[in-house]
Amino acid sequence: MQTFEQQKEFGLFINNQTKMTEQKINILDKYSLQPIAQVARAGKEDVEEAVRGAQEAFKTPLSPYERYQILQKAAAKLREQQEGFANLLVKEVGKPINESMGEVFRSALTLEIAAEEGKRVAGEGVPIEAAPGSENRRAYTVRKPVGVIAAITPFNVPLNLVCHKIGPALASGNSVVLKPSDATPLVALKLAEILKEAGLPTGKLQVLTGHGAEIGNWLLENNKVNMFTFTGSTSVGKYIKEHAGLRKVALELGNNSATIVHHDTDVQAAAKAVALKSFNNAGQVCISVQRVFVHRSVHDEFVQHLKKATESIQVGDPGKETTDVGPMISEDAAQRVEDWVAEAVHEGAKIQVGGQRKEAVFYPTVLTNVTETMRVSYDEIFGPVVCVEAYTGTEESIQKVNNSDYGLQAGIFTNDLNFALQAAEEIEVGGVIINDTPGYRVDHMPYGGVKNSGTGKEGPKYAIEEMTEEKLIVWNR
Ligand SMILES: NC(=O)c1ccc[n+]([C@@H]2O[C@H](COP(=O)([O-])OP(=O)(O)OC[C@H]3O[C@@H](n4cnc5c(N)ncnc54)[C@H](O)[C@@H]3O)[C@@H](O)[C@H]2O)c1
Ligand SMILES: O=C[C@H](O)CS(=O)(=O)O
Repeated sequence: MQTFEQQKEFGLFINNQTKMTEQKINILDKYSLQPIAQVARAGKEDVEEAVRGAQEAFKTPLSPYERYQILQKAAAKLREQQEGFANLLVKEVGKPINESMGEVFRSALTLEIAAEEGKRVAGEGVPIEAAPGSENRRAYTVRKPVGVIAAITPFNVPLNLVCHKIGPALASGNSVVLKPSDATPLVALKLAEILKEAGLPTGKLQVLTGHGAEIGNWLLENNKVNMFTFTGSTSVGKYIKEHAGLRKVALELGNNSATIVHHDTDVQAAAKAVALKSFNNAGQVCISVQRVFVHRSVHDEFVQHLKKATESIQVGDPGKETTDVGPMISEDAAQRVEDWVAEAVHEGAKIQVGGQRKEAVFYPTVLTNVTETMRVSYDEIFGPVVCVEAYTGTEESIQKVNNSDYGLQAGIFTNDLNFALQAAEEIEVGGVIINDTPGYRVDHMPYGGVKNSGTGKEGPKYAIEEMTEEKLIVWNR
């Protein structure tokens, strides 16, 4: 029997079985741009079969402890197979091997956190008797799984962000129909196999590969789907929200993450932290640092340190342990970033380092003299580009951060406690990271944005709250 790595054709994962389709999609190695596999392209009938199977599976609930055991076993298998999963991420995403190993490590953690939280899905006692006339009544709430959850995920973190959806969904008793990214579906199929090996019953998890818009619409049209949890671009998130009707929708969307660097901080350390989180995963991270607002008195010093840190970054083959930054997800994506940088330069921005492209590789780029009217600043570039702008007053820095349609996370480097807490209060985002960049995330924290960055929170404890309904029960004794 072929190993997963030896396989060249992958079917849909429906009712714990592999289902091939006539039409297929090529999956490329993102560095060599050569095909590495073909995956099935789901049709409407496949989507309907997957949703039916998920609904049937939902009718046969597992106990919380059974769900805990399955997720823990799957996490253990992820750890055992860390290298295999990481090598797949290197090929499928173009993510450097060290970063890919880190994603697999975090994915196992996410499943373990979900397993634990699945044992704590509970409502609360309600002091109903406190109401005059209700002295003889008692009340409490319980949390019930919503049912069939459609989970749609992006290309950039295709293992851990899938675990952030299927982990809490399964832990809280739901069934999941997963649609991974068209560009990076293989690692989700590999994860489904280890959940099956871990004992996940038929139909609890279905994986539909194929074109997002096609499958997305068939899922939106299917009234057996009880909830949508989407991670991806703001435009697609808005579409899903507009077409989901009254069903629950959780949205983890785009961002143009900002960082304030005040004059009283260690400017060199801040520059190194910014470089690290501006260019990891080739800047294809929703909380990648994109806008840096630096106090005018330390702007030039910061730029010099940032240039030096950026010039030391190793760019190239993601399969090499010495590589810090590999290719973007496609040559088209790298071309788009190149066009945006050229437009910014035309409008007055200055390239301090970078700006070159070779096929799907765009070199880490630092822009100065950037203004808020440039697309590289106001829109989500989702590439290895960071924009530096000076500010004078603390109020001005907060205003610049808030001058955005997005609001996922922001960072501030300062030793001024009053400024830090004022920024934490006034910056319009889902999370403020003091003395680090917005790129900070650990998998059990509440994570999610405001404005065009989405609605709802992830992190297993918080995702479970979104994936369950709280039911009130009142007893008239
Ligand atoms: N907030 C977060 O936690 C978070 C995390 C990662 C990525 N993102 C965001 O994701 C984006 C990059 O990922 P991407 O390029 O894969 O995003 P995308 O929106 O292009 O695709 C995301 C998923 O949606 C599917 N899709 C595409 N069109 C659809 C449609 N009409 N209906 C239903 N599904 C559809 C895709 O196939 C993919 O599986 C960036 O904006 C980034 O900020 C956000
Ligand atoms: O791309 C956005 C991700 O949510 C960031 S992380 O990989 O979860 O830290």
